[in-house]
Amino acid sequence: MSQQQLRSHLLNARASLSAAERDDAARQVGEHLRNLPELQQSCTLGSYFSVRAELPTHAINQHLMDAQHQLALPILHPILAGHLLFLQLSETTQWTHNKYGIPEPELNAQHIVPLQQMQVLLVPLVGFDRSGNRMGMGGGFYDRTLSAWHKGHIKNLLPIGLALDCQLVDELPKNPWDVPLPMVITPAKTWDFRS
Ligand SMILES: Nc1nc2c(c(=O)[nH]1)N(C=O)[C@@H](CNc1ccc(C(=O)N[C@@H](CCC(=O)O)C(=O)O)cc1)CN2
Ligand SMILES: Nc1ncnc2c1ncn2[C@@H]1O[C@H](COP(=O)(O)OP(=O)(O)OP(=O)(O)O)[C@@H](O)[C@H]1O
Repeated sequence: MSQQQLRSHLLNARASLSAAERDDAARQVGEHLRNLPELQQSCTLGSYFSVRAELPTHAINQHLMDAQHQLALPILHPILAGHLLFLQLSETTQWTHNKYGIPEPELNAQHIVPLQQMQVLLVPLVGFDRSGNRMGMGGGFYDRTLSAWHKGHIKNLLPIGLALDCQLVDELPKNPWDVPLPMVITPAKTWDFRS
């Protein structure tokens, strides 16, 4: 199966769940997340605004903010194509849509949160395998975002993929630019690939 075929196979698997099943999955993922040692004190997290058949992040994000964590969401970089910026959320956040139809905070330079200031980055994915390899939407956004972390330049950051259990495959094809995730949380379990 080509990478593109595998991606559409996984997208179909994800889309076959009902909205209720997805919400239930998000509740379980949220619970695993809240039990993480890294989240026992207030910290700064990068998250994302889920769309379409992704594991819903709305309730998870709300819970994290209610627990006094600082939350930043990605926007497509206005100058550096293929890169993301993360913007801190507040009560006064103004919203817009990016070219993929994904809601994002309006650009405000004062709200930019560099990865160096985050303890946790929640990462969307289309598929992951038993070694933590990740397949995304195909834009390379998170591979670019995580490349400095991968090189060891951002020591205090823990990237965590969020997924449905049907997004697990035995083995993903690996590209040279792919950044494997140290952790993925699904309803069934917290996959820790660090040890
Ligand atoms: N919720 C969420 N936000 C995210 C991501 C994500 O995977 N999920 N991204 C993760 O990287 C980035 C956006 N990446 C994306 C890449 C491709 C498509 C997409 O729908 N592509 C269409 C082609 C659309 C077009 O070219 O205009 C497709 O593949 O059919 C969507 C998002 C940043 N924000
Ligand atoms: N660090 C990087 N520097 C330059 N180009 C990159 C980098 N990472 C990925 N790319 C480019 O991005 C493209 C898409 O990569 P890939 O299909 O692995 O994306 P993905 O991980 O599935 O998507 P996303 O991270 O956006 O969810 C590739 O053509 C690759 O050349």
